[in-house]
Amino acid sequence: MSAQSPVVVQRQQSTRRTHSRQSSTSRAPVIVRQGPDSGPGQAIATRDPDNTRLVPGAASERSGGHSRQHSAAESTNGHGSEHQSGHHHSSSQSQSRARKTSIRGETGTWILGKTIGAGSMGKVKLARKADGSEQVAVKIVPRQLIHDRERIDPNTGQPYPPRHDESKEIRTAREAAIVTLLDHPYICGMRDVVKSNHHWYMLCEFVNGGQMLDYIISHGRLKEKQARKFARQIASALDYCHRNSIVHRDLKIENILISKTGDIKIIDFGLSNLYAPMSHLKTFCGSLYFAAPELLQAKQYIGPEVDVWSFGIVLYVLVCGKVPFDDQSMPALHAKIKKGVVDYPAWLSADCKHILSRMLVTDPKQRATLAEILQHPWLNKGYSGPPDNYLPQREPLTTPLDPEVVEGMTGFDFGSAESIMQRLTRVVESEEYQRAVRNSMKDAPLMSPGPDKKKGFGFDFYKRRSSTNSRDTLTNPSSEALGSSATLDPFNAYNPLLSIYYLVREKQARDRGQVATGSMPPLPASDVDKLMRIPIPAPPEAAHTGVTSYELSGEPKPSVNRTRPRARTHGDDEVSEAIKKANLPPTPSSALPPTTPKLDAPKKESAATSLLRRFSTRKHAKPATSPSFSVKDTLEPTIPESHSTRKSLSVRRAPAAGPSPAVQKAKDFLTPPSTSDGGNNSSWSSKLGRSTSVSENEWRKRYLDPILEWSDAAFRNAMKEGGSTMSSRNPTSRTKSVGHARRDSEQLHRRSRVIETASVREQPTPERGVSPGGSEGANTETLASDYVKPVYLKGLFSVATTSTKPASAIRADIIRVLKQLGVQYKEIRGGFSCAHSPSIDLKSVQEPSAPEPTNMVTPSHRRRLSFVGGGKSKDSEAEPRKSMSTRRRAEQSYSNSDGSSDSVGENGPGDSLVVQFEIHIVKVPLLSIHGIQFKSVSKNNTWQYKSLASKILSELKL
Ligand SMILES: Nc1ncnc2c1ncn2[C@@H]1O[C@H](COP(=O)(O)OP(=O)(O)OP(=O)(O)O)[C@@H](O)[C@H]1O
Repeated sequence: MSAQSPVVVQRQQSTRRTHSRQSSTSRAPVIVRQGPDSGPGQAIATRDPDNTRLVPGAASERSGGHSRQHSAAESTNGHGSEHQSGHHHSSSQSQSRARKTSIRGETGTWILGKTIGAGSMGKVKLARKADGSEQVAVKIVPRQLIHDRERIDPNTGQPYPPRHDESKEIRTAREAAIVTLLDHPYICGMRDVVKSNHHWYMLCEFVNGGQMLDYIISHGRLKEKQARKFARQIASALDYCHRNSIVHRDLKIENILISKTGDIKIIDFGLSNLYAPMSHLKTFCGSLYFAAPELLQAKQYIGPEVDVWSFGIVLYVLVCGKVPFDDQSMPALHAKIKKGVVDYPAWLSADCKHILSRMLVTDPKQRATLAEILQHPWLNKGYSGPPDNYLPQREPLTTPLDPEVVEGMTGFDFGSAESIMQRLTRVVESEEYQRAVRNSMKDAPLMSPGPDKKKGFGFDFYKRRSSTNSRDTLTNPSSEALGSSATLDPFNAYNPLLSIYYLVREKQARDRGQVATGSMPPLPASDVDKLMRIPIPAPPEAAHTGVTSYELSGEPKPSVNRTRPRARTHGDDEVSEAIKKANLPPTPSSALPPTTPKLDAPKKESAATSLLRRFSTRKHAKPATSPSFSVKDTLEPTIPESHSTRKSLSVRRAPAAGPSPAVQKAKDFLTPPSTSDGGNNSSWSSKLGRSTSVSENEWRKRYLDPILEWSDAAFRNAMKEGGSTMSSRNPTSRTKSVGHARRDSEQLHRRSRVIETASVREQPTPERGVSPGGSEGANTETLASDYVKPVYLKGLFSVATTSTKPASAIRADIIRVLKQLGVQYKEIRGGFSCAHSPSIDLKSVQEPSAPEPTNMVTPSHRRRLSFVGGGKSKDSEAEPRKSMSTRRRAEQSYSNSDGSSDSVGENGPGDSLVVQFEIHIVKVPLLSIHGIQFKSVSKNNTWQYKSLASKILSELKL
């Protein structure tokens, strides 16, 4: 990455609290370097600087198994390090909370800067190389310790010491390993990976143009021409991934960033996996809004087809400014997705409707393949052909295979290099592969490789495999294109082993400077080897029986020999099925994870947090016996599934104390082990958050479990039974808005911090004070701060929405953020009434005509995102003329000081994108802390509401 001038970071998200979530089982290449955080009780200030010294080669030595990797993790001679500033901390918790100022990897020392984002895995910070030559985004993933005090070591009679959350480790490692191999202009590249005792640091290409989501929320839909540009880039990136046997599985608008050049960059491969065309994946993960219907029905899938559906949702959002399936009720949303009835606004061109209608097909067999999409007239309008997938030229593999490349594949847990070599050789020499090669060559035109193409066989295999591949016809359904041996392409997704072989080989060539790299500078050659060489643990069952058995998350088995994580999914099954074609043997038993990583000192907590924790004791995850999934895996080692609970924010209703079974059911439903997403109307309707990415266990909890069939009535009954005051029986209460936005990612961790408050009587709070930033609301400034409601009902609070700040300060913060985000607001008793509309065509609005509340404060500016080429140019396509729609009239009262509008046109009559909601500042009884609550007023636009509320909450940094 080239050096960049300082970038104005538009947002920072609150990351003061440790993120935590339970993720799931998977095996993936585990990362390169580890840094020696000071151990428990070590004072950072006195830490020997040698502790942070890099010791080249250590990572590459960790090839014997996962346990060795962890041993190395405890070593003080790791490869990476994190430097901490601040005061002496006597506990690891304090240390992990201490501000890290720099990290050191083999790519150099990186000075950490401001936080630029946060997700369920952790926060993302800006970092600059010490010599100022480069700037990167660093995804910092805390390494969560699991304290399982119920597991007693029979030898000592004591509970086992805490261990790192293996599944999260593996998911992080997988993301790093996969992304490190990828080289595509529209996929955010990985620069380096450093692992310390407490954190992973993934140094990524810094994408500084903002998030696509922000743009859509702020400005509304795009012109089709602009959307086409992005769609082509998404299609290109997906094509590249799919042809490399990689399925993203979490494609959503939030995971698309805009680069400074106005191109997209896809991020977050945390849920990606390898797939094989003849096999099925079973893990159900991703974000509900963007999830294919077959995922909701727990059907198996090959892989690419779920990305195509998500792509369709993304494209719909781009051209419509909203999601196609939205509802305040989760069951209703669930049903809408499965039904798949899409409303296509009148302003969409016929071609655009058609491409969307081919992607948003509920039957995956009938859904368009990516090949069809790539050739669709809409996608190619104004272009000479389908988008390039940037796949390097590849020739058929022949034996003998390159041992150096094979050595580099060991990190993917395909087994030892020897084993990989044997299996790959078997595949390459198989009649099936040879036939596929012959078929491919038969169809390929003889031509000379271009100057930038690697010389191969004299055939342009690249072209042969390009998006215009004649075999990938428009009529090929996914099942044919991907599930039939007759259509297997020896170069594209033929087998994950082959794909990884190609990718590693290409990566090594890039690192040697033999091939032009994409956007990222190469990792040191040694890194690639190391990255690829660290094996992932295999399930013991696979090692011994050839049968891979994974259970869903649930009760830990009281077995001292349990070395793999409590799998949340049966992901290994997936790829074990997926790569059966390669005839691979089971994973060796040597690749097993450790059971007893270093014990961290107890965490220190603030008084409030401590109280939160005390209040929360009954909110632990309910034990559950997890079903296990078994598949025969006699041929292949497995590539694990990653599973994670991924959600940003949610607002929760308050269950009551003393629950009957029904009430407890509701509570469990509202407080699942790692999510607060409800499955009923009530909870879902008040949920906040960006599109939530979840893994299988989450899917089951949220979308597949019978409990999700609970109706609103059942929920209400449960609440009534529990004596909650939160019901419509008390119209003065804010029962409908009671919910507390919280980061999804933090839910598991914070579940233990949930407050269940006793009913208290409502009383005004004698808060006083005018926030420094509240001048514009001076006439009403006392309203929010003077009337701070205590929580008068049994409530659930998370630290994500609570703060020790005085109400006046919270009020000032809210005003600041609302202005910053261009949200129109007025102060009401105890909070704010807000309205937000995409800034569509504001210039054309002459005079406000719609009546607005007199004290509505107009934001002084709209935040503008860097969006090169974004919409101001004249689109050659005919956009519908603007009419005075309902929404438009509503928008006329919105002003925009800079008058800018990068977006286009408006939506059709009656298709309002205005989001109305309230924010309330509440006082948490018994504690001297305040919280904020969101309440959706609009009945529609749930997705926009969640996204906006999520944004506000993150900006508030409570
Ligand atoms: N390379 C990058 N450049 C700039 N900002 C980034 C980059 N990567 C991530 N971000 C910011 O950080 C946020 C979180 O990143 P990311 O989605 O990778 O985290 P996550 O924990 O995997 O999120 P999720 O909750 O979706 O799992 C992004 O939404 C984005 O705003």
